[in-house]
Amino acid sequence: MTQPTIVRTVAQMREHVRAWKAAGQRVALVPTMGALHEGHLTLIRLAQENADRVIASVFVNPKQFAPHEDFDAYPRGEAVDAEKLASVGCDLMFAPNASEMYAPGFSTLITVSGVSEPLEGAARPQFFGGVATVVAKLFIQSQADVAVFGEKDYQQLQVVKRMARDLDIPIEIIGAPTARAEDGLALSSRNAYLSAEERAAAVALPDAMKAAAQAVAAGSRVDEAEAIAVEALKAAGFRQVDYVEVREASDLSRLGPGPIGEAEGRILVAAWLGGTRLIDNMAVGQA
Ligand SMILES: Nc1ncnc2c1ncn2[C@@H]1O[C@H](COP(=O)(O)OP(=O)(O)OP(=O)(O)O)[C@@H](O)[C@H]1O
Ligand SMILES: CC(C)(CO)[C@@H](O)C(=O)[O-]
Ligand code: BAL
Repeated sequence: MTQPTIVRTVAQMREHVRAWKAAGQRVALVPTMGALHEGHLTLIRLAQENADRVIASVFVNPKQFAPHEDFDAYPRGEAVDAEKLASVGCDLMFAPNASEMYAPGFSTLITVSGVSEPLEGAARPQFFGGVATVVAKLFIQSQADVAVFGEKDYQQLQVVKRMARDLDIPIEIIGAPTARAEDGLALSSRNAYLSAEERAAAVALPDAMKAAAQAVAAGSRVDEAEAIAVEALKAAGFRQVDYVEVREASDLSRLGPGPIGEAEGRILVAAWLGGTRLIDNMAVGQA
């Protein structure tokens, strides 16, 4: 099993990329915050299908966490991450420290209006500014031809697509389907925070989304379907529901409260089980 080369500076990463491109190779980037799981590995495999070389970045980005959030507690484990990347043949792991990413006096913030404002943007006002800024930097630093993001963070995927388009960054963005545990829970680094009891209850999240999606497909009003999911989450022990909303799939604009009609929808959910905030989403439409 070949270990991926680990580099910590932009200059080192660019040396590799320059050599690959000189050899006519297409380069993919998979941005992550580490604590890698099978969901991340599906992104690497999809990147390999779309490029000759794959870089995984591992960086817990302080700028996307508000001061009260879990930056310090966020799971970290570089050696295990490197082994997992090796197991799927990832070529390069870019693991910069914070000072490599944010030089003293760093003062730029990328704001993507519209698609970043509702849902996660409303619940975590600092989040998408931090994500758009670090992802733009990673795109420019790596000069990758293609980048892969998970649909598990569906709004993030739409924000990144809009940012790259608006800033004319020459990169193709590919969305990867959500990898799930056998019971349907989306794989997520933050699942590590769940106690055994909470983990058992967490399956209510995908189940509630499925019940709402089925109601919409059967012709129920969108607002009634959302209410079904909220009730199911509360009944399963979720202590707070930040949002359950059925939105238009590509720009996340609001859909009317009535039946979904011809629209292509997406149900998006964020809810707290004890101290853990879980998010998930799935496609919703008329049957
Ligand atoms: N279950 C999954 N299926 C597909 N992609 C995923 C999955 N989980 C994470 N990803 C994707 O991996 C990339 C890196 O995500 P990140 O490192 O934040 O992992 P995470 O599991 O989403 O962590 P968190 O618990 O912080 O949400 C993102 O593009 C994210 O959408
Ligand atoms: C895209 C990302 C790596 C930016 O820090 C992060 O938001 C994530 O892991 O989804
Ligand atoms: N997976 C999204 C990164 C975050 O929640 O900070």
